[in-house]
Amino acid sequence: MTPGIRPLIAGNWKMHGLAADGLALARAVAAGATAGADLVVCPPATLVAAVAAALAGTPVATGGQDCHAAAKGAHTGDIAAAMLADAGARFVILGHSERRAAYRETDPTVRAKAEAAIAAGLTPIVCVGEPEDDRLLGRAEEVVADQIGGSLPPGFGAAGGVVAYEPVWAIGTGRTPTEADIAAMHAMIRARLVAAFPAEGAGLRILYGGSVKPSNAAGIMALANVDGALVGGASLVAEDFLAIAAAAA
Ligand SMILES: O=C[C@H](O)COP(=O)(O)O
Repeated sequence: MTPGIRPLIAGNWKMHGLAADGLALARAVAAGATAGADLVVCPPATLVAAVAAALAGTPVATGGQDCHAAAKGAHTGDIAAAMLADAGARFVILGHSERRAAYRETDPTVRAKAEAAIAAGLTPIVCVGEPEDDRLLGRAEEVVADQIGGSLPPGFGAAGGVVAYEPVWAIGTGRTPTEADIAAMHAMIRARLVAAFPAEGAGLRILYGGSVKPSNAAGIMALANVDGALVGGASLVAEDFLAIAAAAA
């Protein structure tokens, strides 16, 4: 943890959830929310409005999983940041490695999306992380530093933007970096944030993501510059998500 920073635990439901189970999950998270951490759930786009409505008046926020860089236009199938905000979202995940891989999202694309999110009043959660090859070749920090440099717009600091470090090879695999490797990467990210955003960088939240579960959360959350988690699979089970939040609180 970083002294003075309130942790954020974000659940990325990915492409999981129909209305009945999604709303039940959101309500279960809200019912067990701990006071010591901020919580956000990011359902599929079809459920953002309903989940946001169900969570109104609770401490749990709602987020989207992506937005378009344009405010509006002929972009079939896409969603503008203002539409997410209009549906009740307060956060949006951007540049997730699954989107970088499947839709060839580049750092400039992610940066433009983050600008759009900030303009719409959303807090961007910008994902970075190295593929396994780069980790094995000793290039992990270089790759992530480049992503940080290319993906964060000038207004990111003032908007209270969030960075999520997710090593690609740790997502959904049950594997995680060593705690020393996580701490080293987060220290590098912190230094880059402070350099890029001198007024706010020391206070921005840096999340770890990739196979976070109740059994490893406490150790990861205790590391310096780890200010919460971006949780995939374990966010689909309310008691697991809440146990991770409790570990961070
Ligand atoms: O956005 C969340 C990450 O991709 C982590 O997913 P996971 O917790 O299932 O490994």
